[in-house]
Amino acid sequence: MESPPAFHAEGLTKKYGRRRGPALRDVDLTIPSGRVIGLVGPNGAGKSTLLHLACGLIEPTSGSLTVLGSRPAANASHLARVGFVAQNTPVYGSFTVAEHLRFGARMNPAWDQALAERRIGQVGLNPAQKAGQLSGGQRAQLALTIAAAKRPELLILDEPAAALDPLARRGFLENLMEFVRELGASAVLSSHLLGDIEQVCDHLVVLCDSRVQLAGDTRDLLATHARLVAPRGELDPLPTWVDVISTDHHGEHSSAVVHIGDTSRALPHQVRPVTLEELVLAHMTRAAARPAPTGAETWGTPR
Ligand SMILES: Nc1ncnc2c1ncn2[C@@H]1O[C@H](COP(=O)(O)OP(=O)(O)OP(=O)(O)O)[C@@H](O)[C@H]1O
Repeated sequence: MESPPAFHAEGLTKKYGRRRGPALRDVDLTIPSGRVIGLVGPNGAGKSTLLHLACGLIEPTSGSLTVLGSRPAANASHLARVGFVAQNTPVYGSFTVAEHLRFGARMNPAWDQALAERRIGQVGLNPAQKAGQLSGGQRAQLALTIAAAKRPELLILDEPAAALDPLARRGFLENLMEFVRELGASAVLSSHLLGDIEQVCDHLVVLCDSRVQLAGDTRDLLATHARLVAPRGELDPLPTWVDVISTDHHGEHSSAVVHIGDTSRALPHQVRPVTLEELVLAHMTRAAARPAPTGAETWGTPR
């Protein structure tokens, strides 16, 4: 039997107060299981809100959401299927590392003590050290270990590597990939670090201004976008099957990041592949230039 999507939202809306605009607005989004999903977008776009809804920490204002086929945090067994590492990687300051593991073991039926101890050893954490004395990076490692030792089917990580130095970040991401492989899990990772997303994610969601701007398989998205380069001011007119996402002008040249509706046809101008960073920045630029939203929309393909 085919496994349910890791995440499925229809018309998902979250408002934090009656006077504020929605933090998420009518989001339709399906993410298949078994993927590592990068969630990116500007500050305040709604990324943490989406992840908190997925963990069941907050309730939607309207619309529906299932995670691994069930309502988030519907019951204890569903809670055990999802591991969450919050943005500031909270730990109990007065608990030692070993006490965190004992607590994790008591709270989680599928707890894998061997995995937890092996990982604590690998990252050089002292089991007797109080968590309050750990550095930001060490706390992130402890939080990831606890989330993974639950042996979840879905790992949700909200900017987990933000506090890590570049070397520690690389190690953290490698560990994350190892966990995902070892557990056969899906993972959602929110980050402003596009290099990290590029390194580990095979699926991308760009959230801007409370809405999904772009979502899909990273390779497909890269294959259906391109950068066109032309002498300054000579990009227009482009065929109708080319959707211009953003343009810029440097010195003698104009260039445009475009979505290609028909990849079998030849493109005008000089064509270059886009990088993940160019793709994300182009869609964020387009969203920032767009007037404030008014109604319900559906997403899944570039718009
Ligand atoms: N608990 C809350 N109460 C009221 N408003 C909130 C709350 N949490 C988030 N918001 C608002 O919801 C919007 C989306 O916030 P959210 O934290 O989801 O964004 P984000 O994309 O994770 O941002 P960042 O990249 O800065 O972490 C923001 O306007 C924020 O002010």
